[in-house]
Formats: sequence, structure tokens, C-alpha cells
Amino acid sequence: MKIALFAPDGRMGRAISDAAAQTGDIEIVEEGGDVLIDFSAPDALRASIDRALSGNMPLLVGTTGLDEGHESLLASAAEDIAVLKAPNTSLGVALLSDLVERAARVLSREDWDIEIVEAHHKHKADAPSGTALHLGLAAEKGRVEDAHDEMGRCGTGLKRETGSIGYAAVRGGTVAGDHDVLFLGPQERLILSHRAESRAIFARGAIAAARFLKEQGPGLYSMADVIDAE
Ligand SMILES: NC(=O)C1=CN([C@@H]2O[C@H](COP(=O)(O)OP(=O)(O)OC[C@H]3O[C@@H](n4cnc5c(N)ncnc54)[C@H](OP(=O)(O)O)[C@@H]3O)[C@@H](O)[C@H]2O)C=CC1
Ligand SMILES: O=C(O)C1=N[C@H](C(=O)O)C[C@H](O)C1
Repeated sequence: MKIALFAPDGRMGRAISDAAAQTGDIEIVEEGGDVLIDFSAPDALRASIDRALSGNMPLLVGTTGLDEGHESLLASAAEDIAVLKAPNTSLGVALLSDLVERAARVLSREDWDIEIVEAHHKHKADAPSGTALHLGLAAEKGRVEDAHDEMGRCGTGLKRETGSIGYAAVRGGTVAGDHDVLFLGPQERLILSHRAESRAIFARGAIAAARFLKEQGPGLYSMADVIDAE
């Protein structure tokens, strides 16, 4: 299988090349390829979509910090090619997302407050992380209603609103990616956590997603589809 990397020299680009070298059946190519993988920056998304469409290649997007305009571009591209958008390609976070949804369904919004805390290396450009936002959406899905987001509180008069989801971001050092989803209830706390010990976990997940995408027709896919297919 041939994988083309949109940003081969970035941290994730290099991690994917290293992971591919360990597979024995994946070649990283500069032109063409069975699948195009983009872990770069939001501003680059239009260019990676154009490259995938012009080469008729499925596209895996791991870039975070995307807005609604980017989501529309991806949905439109998915009419012609297979597109998978994943703010986190690790197996552990895919499972964590299911656990968060279930916990949010069981624990009432009146009694249990949800806060999401994430920590990443000092070079990370976006906050909160794409994974934190994805876990927040899983919690909303469990509660079957939209939540008001409370981002990085600072100041006075900031008592939390019942049913809101709070986000806090820590940056520093070389942290590959920590995520804690806190369910804070009356006299008890449930904390669901994931720790990425290196980027290799994201790279292996990206390769699994690329193998999956190679077999798919046009459409919008997620890591849940990759896991269901394995
Ligand atoms: N889904 C997941 O599991 C994960 C997602 N990520 C996300 O992936 C993205 C990249 O992370 P990371 O590899 O650490 O970042 P890096 O900054 O190390 O790499 C980004 C790469 O993208 C390139 N790039 C940036 N802008 C453009 C552009 N406009 N056109 C072409 N290339 C561009 C950069 O090139 P240059 O340096 O020349 O600008 C660089 O090579 C981030 O959004 C991050 O949050 C990260 C880890 C896991
Ligand atoms: O920038 C990173 O490094 C990471 N970004 C992703 C995110 O924003 O959630 C995934 C992972 O946590 C590492």
C-alpha cells in the first residue's frame, strides 16, 4: 500500500513514516498514493483536499483546530472521495469516547458537572485540543442535548451553569497528549482518563485508518468506523 503524506516533515508526518517503516507493506510516496494523510494546520486544509480530489485519493485528516467552514469543505469533498476526519487516531481515545457518552447518559446533568482537562506539549497551536472538543461532543450525545461550553475560566462572576461543559488546557514540555473527563457529582467523582505516551499511538491509528479508507467509496467516516471494521 502506498501512502502520501501532505506534511511529511511535521512531528506527525515523521511519526507516520516511522510507523510505516515497521509494517513491511507500506511505502511512503511523494506523488500519487492509495491514500493521502494530512496532519498539518487548518489553513492548509483546502490544499490537501484539492490534492486528494485531483488524484482521486481517499483523505485522512488528523489536523485539529478546524472550524465550521472546514467541516463544510470536508463534507463537500466526501461526495467524491472517502474522507475520514479524526481529531485523535489512537485506539484508546476511540474507546474513551464511548465510555464518556455512556457515563454522560447515566449521570444526570442536574447532579453531575462535566469538566474536561487536557495537557499537551509547548508547541501545540490550538486550545482546547480537538480531542477535548470531540469528548465534549460525546458527552453531549450521551445527554441528548446541546451544552453551553465554558472555555478556560478566568475572572469573577463565573459560577458554572448547570449542564455546561468546562474546558481547561495546560501547555508545556513534551507531553504527547493527556485527556481527563471529570464527572463531578454530590460527594463523588468519576474521572475517565487517557494518556498518550508517544506520538507512535496516533501514527499506528492513522495507518489503520488509511488501510480502512483504501477500501471505501465516497463518504464521511470516523475512527469508530475503523474500529468496527477490524
Ligand atoms: N489526530 C491525531 O491523532 C493528532 C492530531 N494532531 C494534529 O495534527 C496537526 C499537526 O501536528 P504536528 O505534526 O504536531 O505539527 P507540526 O507543526 O510538527 O507539523 C505541521 C506540518 O504541517 C506543515 N504545514 C503547516 N501549514 C501548512 C500549509 N499551509 N501548507 C502545507 N504544509 C503546512 C508544516 O510545515 P512548515 O513547518 O514548513 O510550516 C509542518 O510540516 C495539528 O493540528 C495537531 O493538533 C497531532 C497529533 C495527533
Ligand atoms: O497537537 C497534538 O500534539 C495533538 N493534537 C490532537 C488534539 O488536538 O487533540 C491529538 C493529540 O492529543 C495530540
